[in-house]
Amino acid sequence: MAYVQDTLKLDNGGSVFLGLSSTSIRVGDKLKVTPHFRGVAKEDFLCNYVWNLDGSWEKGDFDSTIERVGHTVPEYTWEFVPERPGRYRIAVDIEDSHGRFKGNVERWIIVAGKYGFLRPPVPPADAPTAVLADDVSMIFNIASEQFNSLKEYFIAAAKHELTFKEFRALDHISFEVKRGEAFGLVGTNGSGKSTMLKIIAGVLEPSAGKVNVHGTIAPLIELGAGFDMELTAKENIYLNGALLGYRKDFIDEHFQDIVDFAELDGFMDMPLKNYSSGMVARIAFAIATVTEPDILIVDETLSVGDFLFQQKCERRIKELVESDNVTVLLVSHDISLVERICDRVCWIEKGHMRMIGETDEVCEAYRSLDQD
Ligand SMILES: Nc1ncnc2c1ncn2[C@@H]1O[C@H](COP(=O)(O)OP(=O)(O)OP(=O)(O)O)[C@@H](O)[C@H]1O
Repeated sequence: MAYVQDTLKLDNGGSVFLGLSSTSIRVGDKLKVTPHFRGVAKEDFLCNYVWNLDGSWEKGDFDSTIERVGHTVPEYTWEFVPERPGRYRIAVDIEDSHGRFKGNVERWIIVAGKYGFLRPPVPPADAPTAVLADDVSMIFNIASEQFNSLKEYFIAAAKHELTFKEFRALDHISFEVKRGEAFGLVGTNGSGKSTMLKIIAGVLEPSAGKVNVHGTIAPLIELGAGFDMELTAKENIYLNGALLGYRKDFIDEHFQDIVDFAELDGFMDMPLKNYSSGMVARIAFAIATVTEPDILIVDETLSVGDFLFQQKCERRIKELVESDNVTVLLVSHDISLVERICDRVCWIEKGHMRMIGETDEVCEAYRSLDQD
């Protein structure tokens, strides 16, 4: 690994060199930091730091004075193993015995995710809009009484005895998602996330407000949506592909890619009703991402896949996000997945917009919900 050096000249004529084993590593990799000192006065102290660009200290013992250093200074090599992707400042400060800052040397490093992925910067404010949700509300009418059979229901309907109560699943939700952005929706069970995604996908019509969508959508919303369980997997690939707007010759051409990605060779002539939920998710994800849709919507569908397939899907989603062309809307209860993938996050709670902003900030607030 190439060593990158940086130098600080101290006013007493001494100098500090900061050597890093790399300026770009992945989460979990070790970064070796080697400060070299010359002519640092006896009473000087050395402090080393790792500072995350988002303003928080990374966990570790680095924010303390580690040793009094003498005139002939040995080398202090220490290691930093980042837990989160991001941009980090690796710094060494020199202070005198009164804690007065004498100078420092620092370097920036980029820490990519486990799969070599760094969340791309949030698109600029003037980037084109992919999805605009404007004051969206959704009201469901729920029957006030419970009916034990369809017959009872129709009798009540014929007698005009059906009464409904309104349930507001979404209450005046507004947000804008830029093209190329990875946007997450979080919230506790029943908060309205899937309802929001369904409105964006055009599956549901909002009761009030409107949603503008620019581009083609590949919605992975409900497991089995767009599939006919009686048909074979092969027939379903053609059916679902057609629903996503792919021509038959396009599917012919990409059929094997879909089967390979889903790793379901040998199961293509089996009716989908005999598939496990994870197998259905595999097929659905493989079809939706065989090309680059303008907007990929991923609800919890992936959670039924095994961990290997989840990792594979995550890699594919990241490739799409990195391409800068695909807008990803992700709903997940796996907050670390949201943190790894999304640029911005909207937290919806009981139908209300609780918070919207940068991923780390919103996820941290959401995580602290259990302390409320
Ligand atoms: N078709 C419907 N008719 C009546 N109520 C509905 C309907 N669809 C959703 N709801 C209600 O709207 C609320 C929001 O549901 P939604 O599925 O959007 O929540 P969610 O945040 O995705 O939840 P989860 O995290 O559990 O998947 C829930 O209380 C749900 O019961």
